[in-house]
Amino acid sequence: MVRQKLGRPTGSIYLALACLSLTIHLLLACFCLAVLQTVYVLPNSSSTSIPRTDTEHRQSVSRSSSSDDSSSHKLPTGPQNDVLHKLNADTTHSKGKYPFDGATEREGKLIGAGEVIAKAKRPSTLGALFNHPLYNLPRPELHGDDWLLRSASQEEGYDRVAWTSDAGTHPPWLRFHLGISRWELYDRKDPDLAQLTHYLATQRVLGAVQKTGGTQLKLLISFPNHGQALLKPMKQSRDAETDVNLFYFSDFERHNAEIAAFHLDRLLGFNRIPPVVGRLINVTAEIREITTDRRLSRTFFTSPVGNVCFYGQCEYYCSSEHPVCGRPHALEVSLAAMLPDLTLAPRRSWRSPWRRSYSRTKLAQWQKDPSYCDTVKQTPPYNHGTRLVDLIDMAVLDFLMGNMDRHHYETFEKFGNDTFLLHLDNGRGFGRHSRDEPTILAPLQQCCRIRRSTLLRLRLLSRPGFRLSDAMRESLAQDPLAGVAPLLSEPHLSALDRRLAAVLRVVRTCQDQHSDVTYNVLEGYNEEYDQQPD
Ligand SMILES: Nc1ncnc2c1ncn2[C@@H]1O[C@H](COP(=O)(O)OP(=O)(O)OP(=O)(O)O)[C@@H](O)[C@H]1O
Ligand SMILES: [Mn+2]
Repeated sequence: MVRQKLGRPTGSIYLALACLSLTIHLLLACFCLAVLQTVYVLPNSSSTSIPRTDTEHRQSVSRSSSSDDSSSHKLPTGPQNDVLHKLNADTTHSKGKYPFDGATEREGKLIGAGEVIAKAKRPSTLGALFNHPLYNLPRPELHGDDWLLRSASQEEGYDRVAWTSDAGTHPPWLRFHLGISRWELYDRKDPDLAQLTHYLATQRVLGAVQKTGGTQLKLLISFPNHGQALLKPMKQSRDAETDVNLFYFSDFERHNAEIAAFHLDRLLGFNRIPPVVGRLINVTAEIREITTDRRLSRTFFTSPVGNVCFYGQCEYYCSSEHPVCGRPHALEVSLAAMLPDLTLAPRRSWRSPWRRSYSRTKLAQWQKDPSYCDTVKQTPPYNHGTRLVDLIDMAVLDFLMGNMDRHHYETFEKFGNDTFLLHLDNGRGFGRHSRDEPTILAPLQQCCRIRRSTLLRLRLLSRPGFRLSDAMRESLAQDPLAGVAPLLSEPHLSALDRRLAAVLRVVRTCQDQHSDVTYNVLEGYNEEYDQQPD
């Protein structure tokens, strides 16, 4: 009846309006579908994200390349504050038993998004690198006593339970321990590794106490199934450069340096740093409310702006002037997988021959004597086997990340002198990107020796398509904290390329003067790699 009263022109207008409204609804529906699809793809990639196997990696590339990345572009890297704020809001209002779990999951989606974009845009440098023969050299044959715990486990504590491959009796941390061999801490291709980092990044925190030993604040975190991790908190903004007037021994430790060092060491093919993963924790629910450590809980306070802070008790920077603060509860930390307990796998600590003086005025012997290495070369254990070139590998790693704090290194006692060196404690790396510290390379410069496989990998990493900065960017994007902000800023990544070139220059200078620069451990690769240009 209403319609009959309407004139023809008014009817057309209504028809047009109806069509328009229908079109808008259709468009809206399409948009919602697209968004939903993006969200549902992400958890998949995030759940396996933190270092994954090469196969998984490739699968994820193909999965992601088919998705339209123009809409997902906006997802991942909102300002850090926003993400933290959101997470905190979720945390504080959640009544669940483990209020942060949900937030961590959402965080995971953000990480996934970061990865999807990175991979859809360019071919994977990391994939190319890890597929290269130099990263797939035949492993030396391992016998019973080349495993840290396997033969020991017959008599010792690890074998008390009847092991199965069931995750309940064989949690990821235990499989990591059982995989430690004479020559490396883990096999990069072992899928257990991804499970270990996933475990550290997601398991419920059961305990948090201060870890003694060392000079700066760190916590020992425990998880279900007896897993443990060494926690280092974020103390300063990611991009803060170390004050030029601070001595290396006064520098803060950085949580992102611990994470980045693990990735760098893996990219160099060393596999000598225990897996480290980043995580956003809730300082209230996951430290303050569960800790049994009175010395720690006593140091909690609420800052003037309402953030929850603590400082613990230790030698350096454990005071209310140097608090570790959540925003208001969320705190970025690094979690390193713990090595087997010292009672099961005792370690030996070695003073580095190139240790700095740790004095504001004194120079160490190696800084005064250019032929210092001649003495070292004749001194056990450096006069035999791979110890000297292993030390030089460590110097290269430290130079690349600018770590001047390598006063000691450790080895597993069981393996005697024929074993790899553990690269523990990397918190003082990546402090400065604008300067390189040539003295860190002193072992290489003074000894003019380098493991051949190391040199070949370094050369590879300086080639387009394999570039170190690209591989690092991609590798670090797999860490959960990459969803908050990149773990290393671009200036730090370019510093890696610049320093790599500097290492290769030092080697070239050595080769101009000496004939026995490369140390050839029978590592089973082709002569053809020697032909690579520098
Ligand atoms: N992943 C790990 N598993 C087991 N023990 C570890 C691990 N990382 C470090 N440690 C042990 O804890 C000690 C202290 O750790 P770390 O060196 O990182 O702390 P720090 O405060 O920087 O020490 P320092 O002040 O001596 O440099 C190390 O010497 C090492 O023996
Ligand atoms: Mn340290």
